[in-house]
Amino acid sequence: MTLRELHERARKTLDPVVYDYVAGGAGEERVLAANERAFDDYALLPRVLRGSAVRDTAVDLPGAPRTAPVFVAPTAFHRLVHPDGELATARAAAAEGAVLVTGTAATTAVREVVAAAREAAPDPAVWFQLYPHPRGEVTAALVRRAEDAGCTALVLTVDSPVFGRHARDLRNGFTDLPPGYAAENMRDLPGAPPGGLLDIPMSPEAGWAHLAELVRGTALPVLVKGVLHPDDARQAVEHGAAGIIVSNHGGRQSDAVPAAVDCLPALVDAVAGRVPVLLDGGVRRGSDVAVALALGARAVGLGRPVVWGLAAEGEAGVRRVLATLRDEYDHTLALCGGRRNADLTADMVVAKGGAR
Ligand SMILES: Cc1cc2nc3c(=O)[nH]c(=O)nc-3n(C[C@H](O)[C@H](O)[C@H](O)COP(=O)(O)O)c2cc1C
Ligand SMILES: O=C(O)C(=O)c1ccccc1
Repeated sequence: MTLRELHERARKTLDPVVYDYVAGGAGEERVLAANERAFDDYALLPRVLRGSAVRDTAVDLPGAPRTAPVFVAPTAFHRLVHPDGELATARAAAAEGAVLVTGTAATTAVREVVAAAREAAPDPAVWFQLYPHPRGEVTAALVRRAEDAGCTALVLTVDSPVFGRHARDLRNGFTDLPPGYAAENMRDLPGAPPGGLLDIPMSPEAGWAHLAELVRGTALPVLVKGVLHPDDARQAVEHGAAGIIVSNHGGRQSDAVPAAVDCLPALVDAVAGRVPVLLDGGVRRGSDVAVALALGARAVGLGRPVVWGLAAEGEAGVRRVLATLRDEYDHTLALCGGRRNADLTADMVVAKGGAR
């Protein structure tokens, strides 16, 4: 079954309001469309007769040695689409040897998520995503929670000083989790009553000092997610980031930014090899993975496709998504005469020249 078919099955399975929440983007959904279309406009120029019988596609990421080049990007509220929720996603990612980024908006506590991953593989890599919080002690408590659970890296999302405006959700009246679901990591934090929940924070006052403080307050590597401007990538590295995730939040924040992959080369240049550069947004097939890696990404994240797999088939569906992408990428690498990811180079990516 292809990713497209899983998406179709998920669409038929899900409550239309939940489907819209996952599928939708900000504003007129121009960026949502552009992320995928940008990949359509790149072609790969293969190299031939380089001997590509034995291939190795593993990569080293912060807190994740020898992992798959495709990771699970943080997406909110997995229990809304499948009763097993994040536990299923965690088992699937671990079994497929892929990093799972769980986070602040998960409907399962991070301790349980990591425990589920450990049932499926001896040494899984689970990263914890958080937003800068206006109150430092809340961030500190979340970080301790992620560390105690066994997460191996933190991801600070910086593209959300305010919530995105999702037209579909506004139309559908979907503004919060329905009764019976909660962002479990927001429970019992400083400032909340016992057992009570804090709102997921957005912090328009956050600055680079927040990143520096986060880096100082943990032994875990900290990646910065949602960077598009090359100067911000430099700043992030200077403030201690262990990696950069090039992302426009899957077109769910600003509807006026470029497609993620179109930003990638300038950020790879700016970072100049000091830390790994990752990308998410619009990756739907193995050749998209190959294009991103050829343009200098160390790994790529999947947002919506993982949710579609989860909705359609639970743990097995997420495994299918990750295995399909890995298999397609491996096949593409072979067709490009590559044995290793590094055999894909920027000169092999050409613009098709289609007008967008
Ligand atoms: C339903 C949904 C929820 C998301 N929740 C978060 C989140 O809580 N934190 C975050 O940093 N990114 C979040 N994202 C953005 C993803 O991490 C990722 O950047 C994006 O989905 C990648 O694009 P793709 O869906 O085209 O693969 C979310 C995306 C979706 C679709
Ligand atoms: O929906 C999103 O894209 C997202 O990032 C988010 C943020 C806070 C709570 C739930 C989801």
